[in-house]
Parts: sequence; C-alpha cells; structure tokens
Amino acid sequence: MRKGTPDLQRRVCYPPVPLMAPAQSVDVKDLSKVYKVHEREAGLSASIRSLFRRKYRSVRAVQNLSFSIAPGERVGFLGPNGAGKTTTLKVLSGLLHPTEGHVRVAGFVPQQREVDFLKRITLVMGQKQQLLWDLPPVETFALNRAIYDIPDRQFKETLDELTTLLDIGGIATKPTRQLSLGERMKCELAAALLHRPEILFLDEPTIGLDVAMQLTVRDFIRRYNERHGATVILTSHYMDDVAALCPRVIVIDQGQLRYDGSLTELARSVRPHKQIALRTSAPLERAALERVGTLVELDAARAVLHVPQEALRDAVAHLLGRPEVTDLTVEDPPLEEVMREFFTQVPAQTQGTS
Ligand SMILES: Nc1ncnc2c1ncn2[C@@H]1O[C@H](COP(=O)(O)OP(=O)(O)OP(=O)(O)O)[C@@H](O)[C@H]1O
Repeated sequence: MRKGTPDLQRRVCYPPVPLMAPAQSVDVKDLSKVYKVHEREAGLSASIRSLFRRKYRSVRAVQNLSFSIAPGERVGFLGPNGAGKTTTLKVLSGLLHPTEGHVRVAGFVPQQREVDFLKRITLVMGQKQQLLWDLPPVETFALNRAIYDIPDRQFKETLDELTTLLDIGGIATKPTRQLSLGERMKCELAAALLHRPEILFLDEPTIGLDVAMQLTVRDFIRRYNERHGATVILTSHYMDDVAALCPRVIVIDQGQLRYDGSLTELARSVRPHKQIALRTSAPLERAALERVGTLVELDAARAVLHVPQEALRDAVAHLLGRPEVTDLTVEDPPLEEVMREFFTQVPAQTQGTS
C-alpha cells in the first residue's frame, strides 16, 4: 500500500461488509440446528412438577448440511414433512441462529440481521402473511417503503412493475380481508419484493392456490428472476412448481442432505425409463407388448408401458407400425412418483430427535 493511502480494509469495523460481490449468494457449511423442546406430561400434578423441574428434549431439525448457491440460480429445496426445510430457510434469513456451522448469505452472516443484509433478501412464507388484515395492501406497501427506506422514484417504478407483472392494479386498494387467497398471495409477493431483494427465500408460495393461480405465481417468479438476476430458493410440495422453475434441487430428509444436483438427473437415476401410453382400436396381445417393455396397464382400449431411454426410439417405431394403435404419447414419470421412490430407496441414517 502507498504511503498516505487510507487503509480501507483495516478501517472496516466488525462485522465486515463485503467490498466485492460474493462469489456465492448462499454458502452453508456444516449447518446444524437443534431445538430444545420443553416436555410436559399430561395432568395437573405433572404441570405443577414441571414448574420446578423442567424436562427438555432436543430435536435435531438440521444436521451437518452444506451447500452453495450461485447468484441468479433457481434452486428447489425439497424434502418430506419435517425434513428441516423451513428451519434452514429461517436460518438463512437470520430468524434463527444456527446451533453449529457457518452460513453466509450475500456475504453477510444472517443472524447479525444487518440492515444491508435485510435489504438484499426476502422471505415469503405461504402459510404466514405480512399484509395488514383490515387495511388494503397499498398500506402495507407504504409501510414497507418506510421500513426499507426505499427512495420515492425507485418505489414508484418497482410498484408499477410489480403491479403489471402480478396484475394487482384493481385489488391492491381493497381491504386485505376481502381478497381471495390467490389475490392475497399476489399482493404478499408484491409487498415482499418492493425493496428489490436479490435473494428470494420462498417457502410454499403456491400453497392452497388453484392451478391457474399457481401458474401465475410460478410465471411471475421466473420473470422476476430473469429480469433482476435474483437468486431463488423455493420449497414446494407441488412438484409442478419445482419442475417449471428449478433446474437444480437440493433434497434433504431428517435434516440431512440426500441429493444436490440436476432435477432431470435425479429423475433419470430414480426412474431410468420413459412411459409410453397407447390408445388402441382393438386389444393388443400382452406377450407382444411385453417384448417391447414392462407392461404397466392393459385393457381393451389402452396400454401403458415402461421402456428404457435407450430403447425408446425402436419401441415407438415398432408400436406406431401396429394398425391397432390410434394414439401414442411418451411421458416422463410424474415427479411426485420419482420423489416418493427416491425417499424409499435412500435409507434414513439417523432419527430426527434425540
Ligand atoms: N420451533 C420449533 N420447536 C421445536 N421443534 C421444531 C420447531 N420448528 C420445527 N421443529 C421441528 O423441526 C423439524 C423440522 O421442521 P421444519 O418445519 O423445518 O420442516 P419442513 O421440512 O419445513 O416441514 P414441512 O414440509 O412440513 O413444512 C420437525 O421435526 C419439527 O417438528
């Protein structure tokens, strides 16, 4: 360093704010989270006893979890009920302290809840709402503008953009309690994104919505990600959301990492075949179909076969040559089935509680 040049690095106070954009949006190393749960037996005497001698049980919600997510990625965070998804998202957004391990989000330590960190993230929970119940969503928007200290011009521009993308022009001025679930979720998303966060933690954002509204929300998330290069980490029990939005998935079970990689590869490794569905004008012989693939279903007008990927071309050519076949479709196995099979294949290593 030249003489007289201020030493910027040394003058930065703790906690350090990143001088350059971090290489990863999210960096998780050996994260564990244990909840301490008060155990209360039933009955009055047990309740009185517990006032003096409390018994606790540890619940290991997350165990030694490590992964990184690059800026702009859309990642599905999957696992069965109680796997530890919400707990992890709460740690990543700074609502919970990790029991062990290190977490960095946008270069910040989440539990320090620095203002600069909070301005860069958002957490949307489909089961919880931030909109003020008796007031119209525009009032929550105004409140968030003040909380996040959003400059006037940016607020107006972002609100206009979100209003168009989510088509909430006609509903944001009605009291929240009068809105349908889908209308409310669209306004929730607008409220959560007004400060233009670069990292979105979305926990079941389409829960309870009808198919059309699920599509709207999904489409919006994709467009927001593409327009702003935002990182999206999404949990959803609707596999259609995941298939439409997330090229990469991180799968956990009982708090532990089970898979991190491409969704297509996961599906292929669990179910390495394609499904061929046939409509027929006359019944096909079972033996002839079994020579082509594994027969799953057969009746007078329909047959379903599973065929290995590499044999697909020959199988389709052969079946289309049969005069009884009036229609043929090739499908990937449904993701719900893939995930169910995945969790039965991978043995659970430890119990979630101790
Ligand atoms: N505040 C809490 N106190 C004690 N235990 C908790 C608490 N929150 C979650 N747990 C437990 O931690 C484990 C993980 O829960 P978590 O909500 O993170 O799972 P999840 O994967 O989000 O589940 P779901 O898909 O059902 O929402 C579960 O065993 C749950 O009972």
